[in-house]
Amino acid sequence: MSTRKHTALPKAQILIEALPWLTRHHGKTVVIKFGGNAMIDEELKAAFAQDVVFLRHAGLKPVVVHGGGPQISAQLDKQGLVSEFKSGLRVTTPEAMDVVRMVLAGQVQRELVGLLNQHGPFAVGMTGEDAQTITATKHQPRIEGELVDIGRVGEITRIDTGAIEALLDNGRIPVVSSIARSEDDGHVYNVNADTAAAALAAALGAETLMVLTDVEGLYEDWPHSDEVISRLTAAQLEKLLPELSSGMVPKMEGCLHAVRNGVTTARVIDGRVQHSILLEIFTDEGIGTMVVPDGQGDA
Ligand SMILES: Nc1ncnc2c1ncn2[C@@H]1O[C@H](COP(=O)(O)OP(=O)(O)O)[C@@H](O)[C@H]1O
Ligand SMILES: CC(=O)N[C@@H](CCC(=O)OP(=O)(O)O)C(=O)O
Repeated sequence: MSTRKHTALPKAQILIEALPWLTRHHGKTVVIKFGGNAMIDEELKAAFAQDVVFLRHAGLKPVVVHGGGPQISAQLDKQGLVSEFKSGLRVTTPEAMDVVRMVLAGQVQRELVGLLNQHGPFAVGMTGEDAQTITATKHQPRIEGELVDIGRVGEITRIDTGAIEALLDNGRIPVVSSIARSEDDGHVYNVNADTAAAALAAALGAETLMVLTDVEGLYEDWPHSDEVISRLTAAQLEKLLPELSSGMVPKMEGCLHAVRNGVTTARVIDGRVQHSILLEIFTDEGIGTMVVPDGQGDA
């Protein structure tokens, strides 16, 4: 004879807690930016892939945009090429651009596609060059009033969502590298992955933009305190932007762009926490920083 204790109840409660969230997010597009700094170890990457496939099975439409900043820096270093950032963007010479493209499209994207496809025939890798998904022009930032040449860094001018939408309609998970082609000069440009993810989320009319990074969220008084801002409106974020420093600038500018262009919420969450995507989407207690459009109450 065998007996069974009622240990299943807490597990069932977790599933029941997810029910309203499953209903709410069903059929919705979620753009997930997986930062290079959050890809710390194999276990985390495998958990990331499980979460994304879980979303797909739960009826959401996940789109992955990946980074790879540290991986690019390591490869440039190996090849004896200098790597410098200005205004949070990599100064990208034509030789460095070849490395950026090889690392993002040939290594990081391939690895993520492989991990996702361990669960079924879901992931299809592409770069912004494919089907003119991301078109860019040369970006020339103004630093202390002067226009500065930072090489092959792209500013997005147009997004064509056709290829991504076709993949989503086909039940696939697009995995996008942040590389764009310019229609002005035909060159290939390096686009910050946060910026690319935000632009895609807005163009796709995504419900959520989720940015996975290597901190708990946006710290209020970084680096002096680790108090995370849990929720802020677009207007509150806009006020805060000039005070932010490099890593967070493209992320928070991206979140602002997204919620000002139809995305319901943009979140910055800790990619070092296993299954942070599921915790954020399907449980009552969200983690990290959530940015909401104006008119949704003060934080
Ligand atoms: N206010 C802030 N709150 C949190 N992190 C910040 C803040 N300002 C700057 N940072 C830095 O931004 C980094 C995240 O950006 P980045 O290094 O570009 O990551 P990713 O590879 O995920 O895009 C953090 O590790 C932290 O060092
Ligand atoms: C123009 C620019 O800076 N592009 C980035 C693209 C990769 C990226 O954004 O990766 P993370 O999200 O991991 O930082 C770079 O070359 O590092």
